Amino acid sequence: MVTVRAPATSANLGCGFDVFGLALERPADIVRVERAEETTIEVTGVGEQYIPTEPPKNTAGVVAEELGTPAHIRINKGVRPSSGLGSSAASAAAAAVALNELYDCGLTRRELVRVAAEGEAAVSGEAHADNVAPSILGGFTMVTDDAITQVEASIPVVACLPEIVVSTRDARRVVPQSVDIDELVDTVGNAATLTAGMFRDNPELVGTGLEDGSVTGSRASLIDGFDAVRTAALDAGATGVAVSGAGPSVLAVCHDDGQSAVASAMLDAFSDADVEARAYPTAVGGGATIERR
Ligand SMILES: Nc1ncnc2c1ncn2[C@@H]1O[C@H](COP(=O)(O)OP(=O)(O)OP(=O)(O)O)[C@@H](O)[C@H]1O
Ligand SMILES: N[C@@H](CCO)C(=O)O
Repeated sequence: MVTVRAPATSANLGCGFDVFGLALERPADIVRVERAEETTIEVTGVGEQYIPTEPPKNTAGVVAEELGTPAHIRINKGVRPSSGLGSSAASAAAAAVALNELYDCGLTRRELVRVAAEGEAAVSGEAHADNVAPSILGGFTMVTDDAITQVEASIPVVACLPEIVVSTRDARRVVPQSVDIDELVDTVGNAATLTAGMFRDNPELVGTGLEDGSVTGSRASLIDGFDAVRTAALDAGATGVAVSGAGPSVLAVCHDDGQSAVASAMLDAFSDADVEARAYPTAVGGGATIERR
């Protein structure tokens, strides 16, 4: 039996649509795997009622099929499904690391990213790896068709999760299919600024780079109260704010020790918009860890 903890993640970071992602110290999924003749899945925890247990429909089950490693898989969800915090990816990442260990497959962490992305494909229709990469590798990651680049980073953040459900499938439908050259120039500038900030552990640069005029606007329209929450976070000292992944979570980058004030301001602003929410004051963290073998 192998038990693995894989963290929640925040993809896109405004300007880095389908490329950037970061691992959060919390929340996380815990996945326990035992060898079996055929794959079966049990799910407990946050939002368990919304998660299919048929292996081909569950990201962890798809990973077991991809690796050829049948197992009894117990998923304890700490990351709410359809949260924008990489819920489906956390289970896929944890299952990939756990099954690789259980069956001594010998795959590297980077190879496991590609396997876990197939689990994501089963639920969102596309094998994008911007959540599974940070969940497996930790830190800040950049994923393209040709390369996965990882940077260790130490940046305080708040992830604020409203009681709204936005599925990745639906949120991909509202993304504009083209951008003009001015937007492209801004996006490249912001992406470079954000990346430099991650290398330097500089929340000002990271927050500035979160700006995005292409995807964020259309996604924000799916989140009641987004503009007020963004303004409240900035007023409370956040250096930048973005939709986390496909939403509805909102990610704010903070200065050291700035998370409490920013978290309170975001919760108050959601409450003023009649939206219940919870906040995770956290930071960029490590990747999946084997807890027990
Ligand atoms: N093990 C799993 N954990 C969570 N969701 C799963 C799992 N397997 C399948 N799903 C399905 O995936 C969907 C949630 O994935 P989705 O990508 O929409 O949300 P998310 O992972 O929280 O968001 P994002 O990718 O934007 O950060 C739900 O429909 C859920 O039923
Ligand atoms: N890059 C993806 C992340 C969500 O899974 C998107 O925004 O659709």
